[in-house]
Amino acid sequence: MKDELILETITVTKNFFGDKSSGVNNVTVFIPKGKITGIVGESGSGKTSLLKLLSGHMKPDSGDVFFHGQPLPARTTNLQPEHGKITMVSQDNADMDTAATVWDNLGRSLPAEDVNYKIQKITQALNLLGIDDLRDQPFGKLSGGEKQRVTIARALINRPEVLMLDEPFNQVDANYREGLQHDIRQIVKEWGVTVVLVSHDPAELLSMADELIVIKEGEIVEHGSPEKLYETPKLLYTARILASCSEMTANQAKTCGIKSKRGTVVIYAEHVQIASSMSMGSKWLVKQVLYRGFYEELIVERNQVILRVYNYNLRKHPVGSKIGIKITKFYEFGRWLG
Ligand SMILES: Nc1ncnc2c1ncn2[C@@H]1O[C@H](COP(=O)(O)OP(=O)(O)OP(=O)(O)O)[C@@H](O)[C@H]1O
Repeated sequence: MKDELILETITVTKNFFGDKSSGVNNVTVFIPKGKITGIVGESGSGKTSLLKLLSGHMKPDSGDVFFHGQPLPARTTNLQPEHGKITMVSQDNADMDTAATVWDNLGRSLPAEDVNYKIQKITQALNLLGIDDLRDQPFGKLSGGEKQRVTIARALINRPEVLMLDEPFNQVDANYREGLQHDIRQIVKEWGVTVVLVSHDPAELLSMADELIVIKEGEIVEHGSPEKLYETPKLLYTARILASCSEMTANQAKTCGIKSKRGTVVIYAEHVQIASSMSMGSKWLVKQVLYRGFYEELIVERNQVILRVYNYNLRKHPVGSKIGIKITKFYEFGRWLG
């Protein structure tokens, strides 16, 4: 069954300097209702611009944005009813009053007249994000993670249909981040709210998103499920963004025992196995050991070819030692595709 669409852009262009060097170009995207769509791309590729176009915060130079199949007016004119159905959370929390309490900040987007309704809505939002204990704290005194919870609670207080999240977990430490990600997934499931998520963190996008849109220099270059894009990326650009990988020319790949006729060979770190005996595989020099907690990421070298390898036998392969490796899978990309 086809997904019902809630938002779409049809050949939308927004250029900041009158040429294609910035902004977004000719972008057509479809946002399915009740799902999490992630937007991924390198810095400056146009992710935030696309989010602003989708939410009506920016007016396109050309092309159309549709919400439930109807043209979405830009917010540069008067606010329209549909604007309340699309809320956006940016990383800076700029529109929060730092001196006011969490309770008062949450109450701002609610009508003042109906006190009981207001109390009910604020209480509901506090419970939803698990921040009831913060209700009397001044917003400015909260930690980065707590601030993000309050900002998201406020964005959800009027039950929007679409929640746009621009790098929402940037300031949040790893433990807190997982809890917040889990809560957002729960809200999506229970409320059927649609989320559009911009993030730099591939792990976050892979675990949270139902669909991913890959943007490069203002153009959509690939889209699909996280599994599809991670496991069978069409573009070198996508593999680079989503995976911890090593990149080499076809000629260099011979050092890894790979025969390739294409321009570039890419090997994900998890597709390199450390051979149990030195007689197996080649002899690679361990140049760096990056400690990652329960595993290490080894940077190994042979004939000036660099490979990233995951090692779960901690401290077994120190810098300067040699290991044998076996490559279980690799990707080939033509030069013109990257
Ligand atoms: N208001 C603006 N005026 C001029 N140029 C802008 C404006 N907003 C964005 N740009 C430019 O448009 C391009 C895309 O910016 P955008 O913020 O959308 O990228 P991004 O992918 O979100 O980047 P990042 O990951 O670094 O946040 C960049 O070159 C940026 O400098």
